[in-house]
Formats: sequence, C-alpha cells, structure tokens
Amino acid sequence: MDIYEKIAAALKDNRHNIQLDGVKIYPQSYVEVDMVKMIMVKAAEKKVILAQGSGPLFQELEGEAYDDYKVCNCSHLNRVVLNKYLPYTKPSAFGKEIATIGLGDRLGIASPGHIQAVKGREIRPILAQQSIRELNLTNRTYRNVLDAACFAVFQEGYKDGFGADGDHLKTEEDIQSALDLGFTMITLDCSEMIDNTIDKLTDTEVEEKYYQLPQSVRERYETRYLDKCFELRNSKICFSKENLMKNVLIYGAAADFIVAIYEKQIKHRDQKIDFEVSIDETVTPTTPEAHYFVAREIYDRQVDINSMAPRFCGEFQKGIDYIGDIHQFEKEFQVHAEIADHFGYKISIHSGSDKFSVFQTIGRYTEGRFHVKTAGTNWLEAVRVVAEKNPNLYRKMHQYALEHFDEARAYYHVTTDIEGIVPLEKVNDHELSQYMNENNARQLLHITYGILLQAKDASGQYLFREDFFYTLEQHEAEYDEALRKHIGRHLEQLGK
Ligand SMILES: O=C(O)[C@@H](O)[C@H](O)[C@H](O)C(=O)CO
Repeated sequence: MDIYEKIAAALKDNRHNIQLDGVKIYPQSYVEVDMVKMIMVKAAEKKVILAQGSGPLFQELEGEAYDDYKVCNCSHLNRVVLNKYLPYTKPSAFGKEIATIGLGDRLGIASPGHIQAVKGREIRPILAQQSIRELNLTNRTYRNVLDAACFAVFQEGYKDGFGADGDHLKTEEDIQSALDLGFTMITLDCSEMIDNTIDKLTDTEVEEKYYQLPQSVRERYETRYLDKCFELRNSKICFSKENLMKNVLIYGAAADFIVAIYEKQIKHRDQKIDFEVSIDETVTPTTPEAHYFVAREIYDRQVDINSMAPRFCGEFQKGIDYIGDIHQFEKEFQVHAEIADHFGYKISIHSGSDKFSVFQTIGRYTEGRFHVKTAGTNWLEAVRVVAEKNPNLYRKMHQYALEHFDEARAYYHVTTDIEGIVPLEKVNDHELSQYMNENNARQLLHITYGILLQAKDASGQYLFREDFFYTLEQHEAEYDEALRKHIGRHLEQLGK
C-alpha cells in the first residue's frame, strides 16, 4: 500500500492525526466538506492535497484518481475549487476598523509562517500582496500570487480571513485585471501624477505656473482653501496663498486621478474592496497640508478610501529601520493620523519592514487602526535561512549581488554603503547569517532579489533559483519559524 493509499484509508476511518515516515502531514489543514475529506501532505518535496470521498466536489478536483481518493496538485484549478467549497480559502476585504498587515511574499512560500505569526492577534494579514515591480522582477503573475496564498490558508487551516492587494497599480487595466482575479484590495499608485518638479521652483516660478491654470480652476481652489484653517482634534491645517499654490500644482492632478479611477473601477463593483491611495513613492515628502488637501479633494468628490499612504519625513528605505529624526516623525505622524481619523480612513505605512524605531508611535497615534506593508524583510528571512543552511549558496548569491548592485538600484531608492559590508572571505560559514543583521548587507541582498532569482548561466540554467528553493523546501520549518518570530516582533512593537 503506497503512502497516499495509507493516508486515504486513515481518512476513511476518520483518523487524520496520521504519521508516516518520509511524509509531512499538515493536520491543521484537515477538513470534511460535501462528502469529501481533505488534508495537505508533502512527500518527495511536493505538497499535494489528498481528497477521499465522492460527490461533486470530489469530481471537480483534478488529480491522480484511485478507488475513492485523489492525489491533487496545488494547481490553479484546484485552488478555484477550494475557493468554491471552502469560503475561508478566498480573500476578503476588511474595511477601516481592524488593523491589517501587508505580508508581501515574493517566493510564494512565506504565507504559512505569516499565518502562524498573525494567528490569534487582533490584526488581519494581506497575504497576497505584490506590486507590478515585484511581479516583473520575480517573473510571477497575480494568479500565481493568489494561488500560493490560498493554498497556504488551506494548509494552515486559517479561518480568520486574509486579503489580497494589487499593490502599486497605476492603470485601469491592471486594476481591473487584479479585481477580476479576485483581489480584494487595490493600492492605487499616484506617483506619476504628482509633480515633483514644483519643489525646485522659486516662489515666482510657482506663481507663474499657478496662474497658467484656468481661472475657474484657481477660483474653485481659492474658494475652498485660501487663507482658511481647518480644525482637527488637536491641531489645525491652514492654507496660505503660497502653500495652496504649491499643493495645487503638486497634487491637483493626483486628486483628479484618484477620483477618476474610483468612479471607473472601484465604485460600481459588486464586491467589497479595500481601496488604498499611495502617494508615498515620490521625491516629495507629504506635508500635513498636502495630506489634508488630497484627502479633502477626494472626500468632497465622494471617493470612499480605506487607507492612504503618505510619504513621511525621514527615510523609509527597504528592509531596514527608519532613518531620520524620530521626534520630528512623531510630531508629523500625529497630524497625519488626525487627518486620517478626520476623514475616516486608515493610515498606511509602506516599506514597513523593520521600522522598529517608529512602530510604537504608529500604533499609538492610529489607536491600533493602521495598515503596515512589508515585503523585503520576508525575502531577507529566507536569505538568512539559506546563509545558515547552505553557506556555499549564500556566498555565491552575495558575490553575485555585489557584482549587480548598481543594476538593482534602478528599482529601489537606497543609501547603501557597499564598502561598509564585511568582505565574504573574512566571514566564517557559521557567521554568514550575521549579514542579515547589518543594514548595508540587508539592502544589498534585498534590492537584488529579482536579479538573483532570475540569474542564469550561459546554457540558460538558473544560477541560484533551484538550489535556493530546494534549500528552503528542505528547511520549511526553519523558514516558517523565522517569519513567525520576525513578523511577530513587528506586530508586538505595533501593539498587536
Ligand atoms: O517592493 C515592492 O514593490 C513592494 O514591496 C512595495 O514596496 C510595497 O508597497 C511595500 O511598501 C512593501 O514594504
């Protein structure tokens, strides 16, 4: 009797705490629905769902069929079948009242560890969160990303709900495609509609440019804001002629863009959508006046957003702690949180990976209602496991990253000091994982993720990818535990 036959027989006898040599069984995945018993197992490095029973669900699942059981791959078709019969395996929108954390998984294997980190806490995970930039760099699709998240939810038997964020989308087509695939959150990236050149102009040039706007447009803004102050709970936002002109020129088009996308792609959808607006990926830090201006403009035009991501003072660089004056950050963040409260949405913190020095401030002033996005730190925890378990592979990846760092800088803003990274030859194998505790090495390995995963030799063979995923498959428990601890530390610092 082969292993699957043994497991099927056990399921038939209502035994699902099964143990077999050479097979990893996920007992928390066990479910009985519509005359079918299902459980996830891993044998020969491959995860499958073993289904035993009969009826429509059993028939709809694709897999190697035997008498009364099937060995089902984690395929897209089977994910859709699970979604149909097990609603908890489908993503959902959460609205504004509960904290959420974006857990970008560039590898498709991090969600089990993420679920173990959030389980039992007053926060919900956005497990499927990738930007178009990440999809391009990892050669994945939103369908792959959502499949991976749904199967992880099945594997972990996680029934508290999870989200799926089409992150940093800039076009109607990408938004429609993500929503049609079942994504429940959309992050609209407004960076291309924000005019970063205005900050470089003189006051005279700003005025000249402002008076090039149609008179009706200028009069509308001046009637609404000029020489007016708007009271918030503990502060007020005032618009002089100077800052009004600048905000109109910098953010006016972005506000129009948000309204247009909302009316065309979000408002009329017959599904709940967490609609986030991102103005963080710009050169221009978002002043409280600018934040209020964008919020008021879209609020008064009946746009209902779930969250907004300003660009805060200081530096929110990828995969490392906040860089800047944390007192100035607190002073400004308090006002940003008041603005969000005033208009009834959550503040969203992008590049939230490892921002430990400001997490308590974020938790305090949002009163625990926030959205924090992470992604790079989840990739770096995988790199840490590789450094610990496959030092030769880590050395090759580290060296390749050094040789291709400048190429990677095209995708992410970092202030990495490459010379500050201890040379590989000076580090013993058992110390390699220490690189993941040093900012410069973290950023080196972080922004080169796409280059490393796609790198091939002259014959077209992957240089690192297969060995990288094999190492993580062999050390699945270690990666899960690393994420449970590291994301757990994020959540504790955020007050969750
Ligand atoms: O790398 C990306 O494109 C994403 O992870 C993006 O930065 C995301 O919005 C984020 O802020 C995750 O920390």
